[in-house]
Amino acid sequence: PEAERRKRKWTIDDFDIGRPLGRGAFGRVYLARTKKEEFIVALKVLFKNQLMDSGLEQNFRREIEINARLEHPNILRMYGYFWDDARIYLILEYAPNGELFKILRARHHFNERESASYVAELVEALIYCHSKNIIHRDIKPENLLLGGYGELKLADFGWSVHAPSSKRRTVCGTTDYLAPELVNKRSYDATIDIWCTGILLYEFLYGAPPFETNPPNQEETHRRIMRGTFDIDPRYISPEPARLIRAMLQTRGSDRIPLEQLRVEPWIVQNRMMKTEIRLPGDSDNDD
Ligand SMILES: Cc1nn(C)cc1-c1nc2c(-c3cnn(Cc4ccccc4)c3)c(Cl)cnc2[nH]1
Repeated sequence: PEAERRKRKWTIDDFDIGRPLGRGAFGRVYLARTKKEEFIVALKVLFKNQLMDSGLEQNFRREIEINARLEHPNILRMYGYFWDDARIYLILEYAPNGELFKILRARHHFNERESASYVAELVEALIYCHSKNIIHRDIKPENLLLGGYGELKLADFGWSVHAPSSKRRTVCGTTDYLAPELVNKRSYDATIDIWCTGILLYEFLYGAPPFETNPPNQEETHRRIMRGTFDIDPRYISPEPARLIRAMLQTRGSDRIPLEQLRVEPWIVQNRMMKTEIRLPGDSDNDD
């Protein structure tokens, strides 16, 4: 029960540790299982000294407080945390279907139904976050995992910056997702998450983000973001999603389509797949 879980003092001895699932700048994530309940989790291990040296300790503490309050089917749960002399451990929900961006890279781009489904699930997660006055502000494929039914799980790796890796074609991965208000260092509000959702929908359908430069050039990408001009290839992006992408990628935050409106847009409603737990006998594996 929740009360029991909250007051429980966890230690590393409560877990059997499995294979590494992934790693970030400050530590690794392991598959793990509680010895008592045999409950599968993802155990994120961060090194205190690295966290202190990075000066991100305050940021990290805030992330923990925020994540502990969030309970939503499209947000990766944090069940608890504990520490020892050298490390901090986060007990996170295990997402059995892994990192969404790896599937995106393998498939190059998603079809309209998959794209609309992931965007619909992300919008639900963001409406929930905004209802608790929480702005995610770091939405990008690397922060999206997939649950047991292929549903999207927004995971806030905000404090752990991935080492520049092959994951993104540009050197600093997040440049492509930067909203104008961040490029010119203005203050930002919840509409920043709408911008990133627009970038994500474009990347789902086309296979690359709209303001990307090849070879990667941060200044040029910033210029394109500030100009707000981008091409839409109709071979990949049909008129309906193109209209929604333009409505989300408005340079001024207040001009962007609200999430509550996006949620009921016909293209989203008609294309989204319901990833329910009930799978009827003889169901085909893919949802098409
Ligand atoms: C990878 C992978 N393959 N399959 C089949 C499942 C997974 C899976 N990974 C996770 C992961 C997971 C792993 N890495 N990362 C990225 C990371 C790691 C360390 C610091 C910062 C960021 C998250 C989690 Cl948290 C939670 N659940 C996960 N599930």
